Amino acid sequence: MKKIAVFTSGGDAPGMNACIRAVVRTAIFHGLEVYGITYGYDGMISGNIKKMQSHSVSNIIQRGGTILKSARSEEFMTKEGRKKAYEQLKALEIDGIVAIGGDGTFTGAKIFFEEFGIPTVGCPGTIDNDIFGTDYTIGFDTAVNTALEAIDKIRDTAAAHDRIFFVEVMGRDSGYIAVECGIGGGAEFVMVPETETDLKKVVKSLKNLRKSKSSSIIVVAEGDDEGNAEVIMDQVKKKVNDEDKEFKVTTLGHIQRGGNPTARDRVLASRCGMAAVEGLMNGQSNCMAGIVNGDVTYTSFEDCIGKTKPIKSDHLKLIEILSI
Ligand SMILES: Nc1ncnc2c1ncn2[C@@H]1O[C@H](COP(=O)(O)OP(=O)(O)O)[C@@H](O)[C@H]1O
Ligand SMILES: O=P(O)(O)OC[C@H]1O[C@](O)(COP(=O)(O)O)[C@@H](O)[C@@H]1O
Repeated sequence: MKKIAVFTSGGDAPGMNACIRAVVRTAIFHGLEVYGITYGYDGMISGNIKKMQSHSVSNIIQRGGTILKSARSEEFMTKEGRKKAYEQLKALEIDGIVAIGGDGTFTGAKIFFEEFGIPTVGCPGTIDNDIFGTDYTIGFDTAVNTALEAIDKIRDTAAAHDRIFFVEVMGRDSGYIAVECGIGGGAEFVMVPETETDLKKVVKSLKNLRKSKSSSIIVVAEGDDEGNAEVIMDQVKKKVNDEDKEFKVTTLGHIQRGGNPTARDRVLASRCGMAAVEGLMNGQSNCMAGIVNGDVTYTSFEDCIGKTKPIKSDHLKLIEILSI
């Protein structure tokens, strides 16, 4: 292996820069040339590819976003698009790829590897933490802490006015953020896409809680089966039917995807980035470098994409027990 390329794709997650830095510096440390592809698969197709040096990644470990930009590429979904991408990489004699992104990015990487055979290792970059083959994904810890800080602030005003707040956090298909900031923020309820939401139970509990608590926080993952926080709040409000109680919704949105990565995310990103490059050098391919039980592991893209990482039932139980 002589020349590798690295890119970020899909969304963006705090810590992606730390991961790029680790990839670039590990590659240079081992005597490889390293290229950065800007705008993900779109940049691969258009040849937006530049050689990187150690100083190209100076002063980025602490920054959110991604210096290589991120994109969703329609063209890469087509065989012709991927052929163009291959021609660009072939012209530069790239013989290894590090793909930083989520399951969509890995699906594209798997197909591309199977079609053109350039060894590829992924790093899990998504705030959603919904990737099999790693205990945590890059960006998750930062997103949870951002949401938690907001929940703490909401709690202050909720308590002062005796209000019931529905706080919507990100997670189109995943409730990890909701569960962790629900536990950390002392939420009364957490609603996630992975489990069926029982609104009758929520209404009943809210009515009971009125005796002991004057305010409540309900964390809703945006992809909950009963709808978003606004929809759920409307239904619950009608059924609780208490004129004296004020119901409010706060949607945290994209602030959860920005900001300086936490220490945990920087360390995770650095470890995955180094593991991806060293994995490629040792013959790993068509797989993702992750951390399971504290150790680096390589999990096939097929498993990363195909297998689910269920939310632990004891986490949900914890929320229920601690909210009485
Ligand atoms: N089935 C597929 N075939 C080829 N490319 C794909 C496929 N699925 C996803 N991709 C590529 O990966 C990109 C990122 O996927 P996306 O789901 O948006 O983000 P994430 O990696 O965060 O899950 C897509 O825009 C597309 O270019
Ligand atoms: O508005 P966008 O960019 O489509 O992103 C929204 C989505 O981003 C996510 O947070 C996932 O983002 P990442 O995979 O980039 O971390 C989803 O939970 C959410 O539905």
